[in-house]
Amino acid sequence: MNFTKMHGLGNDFVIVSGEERPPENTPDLARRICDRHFGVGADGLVFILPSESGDFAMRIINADGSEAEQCGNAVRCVSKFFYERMSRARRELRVETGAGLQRVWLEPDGEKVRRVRVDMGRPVLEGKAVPTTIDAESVVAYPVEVGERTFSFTAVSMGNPHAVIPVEDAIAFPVEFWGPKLEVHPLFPHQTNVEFVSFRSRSELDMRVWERGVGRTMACGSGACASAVASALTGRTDRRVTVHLQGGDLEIDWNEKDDRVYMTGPAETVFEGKW
Ligand SMILES: N[C@H](CCC[C@H](N)C(=O)O)C(=O)O
Repeated sequence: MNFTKMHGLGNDFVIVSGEERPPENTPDLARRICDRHFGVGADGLVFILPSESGDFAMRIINADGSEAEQCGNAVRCVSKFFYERMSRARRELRVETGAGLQRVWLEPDGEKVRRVRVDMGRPVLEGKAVPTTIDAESVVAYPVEVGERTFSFTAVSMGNPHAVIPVEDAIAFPVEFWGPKLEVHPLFPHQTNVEFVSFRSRSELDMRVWERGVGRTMACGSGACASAVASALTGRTDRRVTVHLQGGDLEIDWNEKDDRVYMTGPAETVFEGKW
């Protein structure tokens, strides 16, 4: 199986195209190929597949073999791949994902695409729809107890679930200690991605992430979108922010007019391989 290794701000993926559908043993294949010692090493395995409704479809399998509904950094990578390899025709694409059909705008720099803008859709805030076990129109600054600590979280779905937690200093926060406990907290029936945020100003925030089914990653696109929405909802930032991630920056705009979240950031190709 031929693959292309790509990343968005260090959130890295093994990209496979040309298959009609993922192989039967996809969860096991994802675990083996994503293993950073015995396999290629990646946060996820991503398939580019035929689509009836869009230019192509994307499916993302986490490193633990679970499938995610959405993956912002991967959408930028596969759109770059598709434009450069399969159709230089149009700079606007439509990608079918588990979160619906997403519009993508490529920003070529000569032959190569360096930056990509993605319409990540409308955030879902209704408690049971994220999902959480909380029956409320929205879950904003809600207490969650983990061991002897109580955190305040805001629940946002971008197609996949996120719990966004403000802390004193996200950069120094012990993500590996608290992240796994929150990921599987009973409040989240489908588990959750966990984002820890701190604020530089009303237009800049730092975010560090513990991803569902993966663990600590260098960046999370859907998580950056969820963090921007939660930070605006709690009055800490405006709706247009720069999110500083461990792997670099994403520009997020939770648009006032259409309520959709637009994410702009880089996508890079690292190497080609054969599995
Ligand atoms: N890294 C991805 C998110 C993957 C989410 C996955 N861990 C899940 O189970 O939702 C992103 O850039 O949006």
